[in-house]
Amino acid sequence: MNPDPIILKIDINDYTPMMQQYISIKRENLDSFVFFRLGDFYEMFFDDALDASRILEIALTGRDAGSKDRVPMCGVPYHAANNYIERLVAGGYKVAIVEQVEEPTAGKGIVRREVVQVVTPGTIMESNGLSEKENNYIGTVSVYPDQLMLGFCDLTTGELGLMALPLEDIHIYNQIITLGVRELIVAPELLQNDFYRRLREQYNIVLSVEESSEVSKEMRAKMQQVSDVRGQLTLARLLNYLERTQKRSLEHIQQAAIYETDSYLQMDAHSQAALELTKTLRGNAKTGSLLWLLDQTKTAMGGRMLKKWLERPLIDKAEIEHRHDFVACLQSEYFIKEEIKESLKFVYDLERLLGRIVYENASGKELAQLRQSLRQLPVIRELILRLPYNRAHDLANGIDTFDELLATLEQGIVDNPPPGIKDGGIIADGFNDELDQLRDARKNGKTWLAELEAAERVRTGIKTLKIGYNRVFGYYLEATKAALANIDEDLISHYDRKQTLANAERYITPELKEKESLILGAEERMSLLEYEIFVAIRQQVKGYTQKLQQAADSIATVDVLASFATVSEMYNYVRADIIDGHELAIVDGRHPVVERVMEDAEYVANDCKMNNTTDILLITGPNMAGKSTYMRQLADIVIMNQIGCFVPATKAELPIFESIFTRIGASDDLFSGQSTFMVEMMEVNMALKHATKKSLILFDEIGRGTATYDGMALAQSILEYIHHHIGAKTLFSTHYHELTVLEEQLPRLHNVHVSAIEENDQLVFLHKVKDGSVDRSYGVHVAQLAHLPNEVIQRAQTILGSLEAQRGDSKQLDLFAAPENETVTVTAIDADTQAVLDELAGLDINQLTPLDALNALGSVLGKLK
Ligand SMILES: Nc1ncnc2c1ncn2[C@@H]1O[C@H](COP(=O)(O)OP(=O)(O)OP(=O)(O)O)[C@@H](O)[C@H]1O
Repeated sequence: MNPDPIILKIDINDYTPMMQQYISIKRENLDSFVFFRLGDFYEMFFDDALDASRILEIALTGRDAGSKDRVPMCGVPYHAANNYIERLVAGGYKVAIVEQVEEPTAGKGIVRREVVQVVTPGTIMESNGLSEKENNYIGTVSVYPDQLMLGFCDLTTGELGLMALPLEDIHIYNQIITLGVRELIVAPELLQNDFYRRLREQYNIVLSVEESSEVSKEMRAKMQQVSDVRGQLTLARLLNYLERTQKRSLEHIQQAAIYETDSYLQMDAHSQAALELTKTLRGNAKTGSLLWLLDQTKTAMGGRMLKKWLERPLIDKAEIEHRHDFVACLQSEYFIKEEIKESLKFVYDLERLLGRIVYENASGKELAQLRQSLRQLPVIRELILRLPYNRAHDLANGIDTFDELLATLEQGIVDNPPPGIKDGGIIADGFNDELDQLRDARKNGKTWLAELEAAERVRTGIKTLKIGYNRVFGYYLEATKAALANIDEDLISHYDRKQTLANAERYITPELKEKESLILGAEERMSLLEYEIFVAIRQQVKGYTQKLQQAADSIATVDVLASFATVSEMYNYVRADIIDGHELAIVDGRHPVVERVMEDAEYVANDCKMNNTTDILLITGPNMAGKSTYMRQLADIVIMNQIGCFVPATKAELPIFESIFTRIGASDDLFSGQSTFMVEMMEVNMALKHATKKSLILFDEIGRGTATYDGMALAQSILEYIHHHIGAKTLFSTHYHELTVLEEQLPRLHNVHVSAIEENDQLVFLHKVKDGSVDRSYGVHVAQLAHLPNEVIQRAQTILGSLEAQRGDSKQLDLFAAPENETVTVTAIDADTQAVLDELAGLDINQLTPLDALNALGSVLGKLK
């Protein structure tokens, strides 16, 4: 919004009292569009009018407001405001809604108006922009000398969370980006801080200021599990902002959950992006991601939970195995699983429904959806109890049956309630005696009117005589002038003429008016009463908030696990054996997404075996052979296993990994303003600093972004460092074939290669991972496949030929003859020299006379010449 707004420069005394009221409110809400309610419109003035008319493409007009010039103005109709609010909020703006908060009284001056709610990107409750399978988080960060704290909340579902993180910026960026926080609450003094500026500029995160961390008693109660004062202060700022902007009941906000980041498999945002866990790298879409593949969930809650599980895989063996057990049970009981899935289809988004009901934003439609969902709960509960699962009771107990609430909703709400809440028609017949009586009265009144109309037609002989209604006269009798001209006036002498139209006359009679007041009185009382009953039912639902949230959580869990069982069945996944220690053995592993999206070719399954004598696999192979796919495949298998799913292989034994570090493909620019190579090195640094024996490291062609010698030197020293100091399971792909000699020096490093063969001068990719290494990358062949001009290809082939001739047979450059003081030296030795050395080593000098020794020396020296 305009950093130098007109609203601050004008003299408030120049304006009418109403505009003065607007100006004062706007000055208090400079960061929001102020929607100022006047009659049936929300009006905007000054800067807001100029900006909003442009953004929303609505007409800019002006209004006399006491000053010399007209004030710029634009407005949106009250009944269509939601659409405009959503559009502004989707664009990252905030909207402060100002309503009249008292009834106008004669002679008291202008009515009081106040902000009744501020709608912001992180607090919007209902919008087309809210994805049903994603959370909408608002967060806040506190910085302490030894750690950072992140508090976050999804107002639509009531989730509240707290995380303590190490002090480095990167951790908090990772979390904020992984969670997808849309709005961050910042203490005023930090607003200009670089950290926040980058979040705003690079990730479109909206920043909002909150000065106070005082919270109400109601909100304090949400922090019972948070013993740490810093955590309390962090959440307090967030909750205070929510209360201050929403100004209504936030009872549905749940007890704060504390997330210990080291209780989950740790992955930074870059790794999650590179592995395409929840969205693809290109296109940023869900389709094509692992989430997309695994998502066979039937409910929105399940969809959101699956996404969270993928972002936070487990590291506790028992917990993972419980999930596996459940998936196995569902697989063995196919029909129960299918019945569960069928029932889940009828369960609406309980978390968000409840949020809207508690927030008083819900209509009869939401209550009907709640009813529909509650009908399914006992069914799902029973189905779970029929499963041979050792924790079936615990899971089923999470799903209460809500008999009383369901009875109220069954009896109280009509089948298809209308969208509005004040126009009646929501409450079913037979639920409330008074309402039934009023409905009868109205019905009788209407029957009476119909009878009167029929009787008067007969009595007067005017066949077209009819009873009508308008807001000014109420009910009236209407006859055309032509018809009236033909009858005896006495017949209508007791009619009282109310209105003359061009062709007709309208009349009222005392008895018509009497019935009218009965009918209208009943209607007015009825809509009031219906609203009261609606509010009472809503209140009753609120009483079940916690239990419903718990049920939602259990339903979501069942939904995700049923989804795992389904995909595991569809795509032939197997349950991995989780083993203690660090060995892994995957037989016929596949990349879950690549194998699904391949159109005409068959995916080639590959083993991956890394026992205690293998920490590092150094992967060589031609371009396009499938090196990156093989690396990603392992990460996907590890993650799928640790979220509780089965894995794409025919057999798998896996340890539990506590963290995954990847450097694959182009990086998301978390470290802004740095070159690609610099970012690569920073990411390598993160891995080398934080990885442990229980980590998985995937390094794809590290070092390629700089001069060949620098790149190779770095690659070797990084491999040595991982080998000597970390011991993490590591896949390292490279086109520096010189590195493969490291296998001789580093006992826990093994060479593998992805094979390809040359047939008739054509390269055929076999995609099969085999032991040993290759010494060619076939880059020129791949360039040919990409249809580079023939001239370029031929010239490249010539140059390649001459370079290879210069290099000779050796895979290795002198570079690798590292100086003596290095921990590892890999010396360049060609085949002839090696043969000589072997011959020398084969001599037994204890058995040789001095002459024999001299002869032998002479012979090997001869070979060297
Ligand atoms: N196991 C496999 N079975 C079948 N096709 C595969 C397999 N692995 C990879 N592919 C196919 O080969 C393509 C290239 O794979 P990938 O990107 O992993 O190659 P790469 O060796 O890393 O190449 P580069 O060295 O050029 O980066 C993939 O897009 C996929 O279509």
